[in-house]
Amino acid sequence: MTNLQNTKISFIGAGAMSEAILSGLLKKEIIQPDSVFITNRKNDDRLQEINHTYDVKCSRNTKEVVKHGDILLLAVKPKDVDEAVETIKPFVRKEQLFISVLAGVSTAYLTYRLGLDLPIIRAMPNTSASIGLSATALVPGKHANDSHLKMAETLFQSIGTTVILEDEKDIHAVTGLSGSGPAYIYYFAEAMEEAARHLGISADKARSLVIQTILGAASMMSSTDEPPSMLRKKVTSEGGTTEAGIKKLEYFRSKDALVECIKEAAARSEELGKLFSPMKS
Ligand SMILES: NC(=O)C1=CN([C@@H]2O[C@H](COP(=O)(O)OP(=O)(O)OC[C@H]3O[C@@H](n4cnc5c(N)ncnc54)[C@H](OP(=O)(O)O)[C@@H]3O)[C@@H](O)[C@H]2O)C=CC1
Ligand SMILES: O=C(O)[C@@H]1CCC=N1
Repeated sequence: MTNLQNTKISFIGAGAMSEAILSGLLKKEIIQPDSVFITNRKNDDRLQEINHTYDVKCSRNTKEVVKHGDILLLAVKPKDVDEAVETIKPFVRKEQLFISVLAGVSTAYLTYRLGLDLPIIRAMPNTSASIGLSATALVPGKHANDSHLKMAETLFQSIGTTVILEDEKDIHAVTGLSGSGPAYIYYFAEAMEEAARHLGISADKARSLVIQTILGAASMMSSTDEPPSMLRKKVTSEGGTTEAGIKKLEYFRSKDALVECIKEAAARSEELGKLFSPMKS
């Protein structure tokens, strides 16, 4: 497998996603702090915080940052993509591998904006990258070959699992499912904690029980071939407590709500994609 030990990475954007990827890579010692450069738009405090926490190089000198990287990892909000690409464009070289984690923004759009046929990999990770547990989907752009894809795969496999998509359009679904996914689980955890509060359980006890319950259920799913419906059945005694609880979820059509939630997030990704179409520019 490709080794990233001598690979230099430049992060364009120093927000939640850059930090999740960066901290995951450093924790696993996949890269060394001095091989990382990171920049943002204007938040000096944030750059200082990143520098103090991870001991990586931080700079607002775009030329210096962009020239440094064998890999350029773009992690700005989709609305900021044009400005960010315009700023880095003069210093980007064809030999660099460009990885974008932006929701909605296609490789064709980035190629068009960069005005350069450089290899681009579009990735959709999630914030669990920070603890090595991201679920990341990857799709190569037109000018990326197998070795570029392997390099991106190595990077993201070091901070979780990866799937390769054949069709870039499928990344919208993945964004709704696993890119945004951690937020749904946190929402669910919030509800469990709120219920515990109503039922008089102390906050710290509730937190501990909720975490272990989610962790245990996820681990069960990964350690058996049984589908979630079967695992659920094993928890549900006839006439028992789970059945009573699930009946309430069904009364509120909770499964439909979750299905619609994921579809809506995927639709939003598609909608963002239309805003960033090479045809429209
Ligand atoms: N958060 C998540 O769970 C996930 C996010 N993503 C994608 O990752 C991308 C980043 O999201 P996230 O990290 O949450 O966003 P944040 O708002 O946390 O961070 C955005 C960063 O981009 C910087 N930035 C903005 N404009 C420029 C510019 N012109 N040049 C350089 N840096 C710039 C900001 O700097 P400053 O603060 O100085 O303005 C900030 O550091 C998004 O496109 C999102 O779709 C993908 C998967 C999961
Ligand atoms: O909410 C968002 O738009 C980003 C993309 C996936 C997760 N967060």
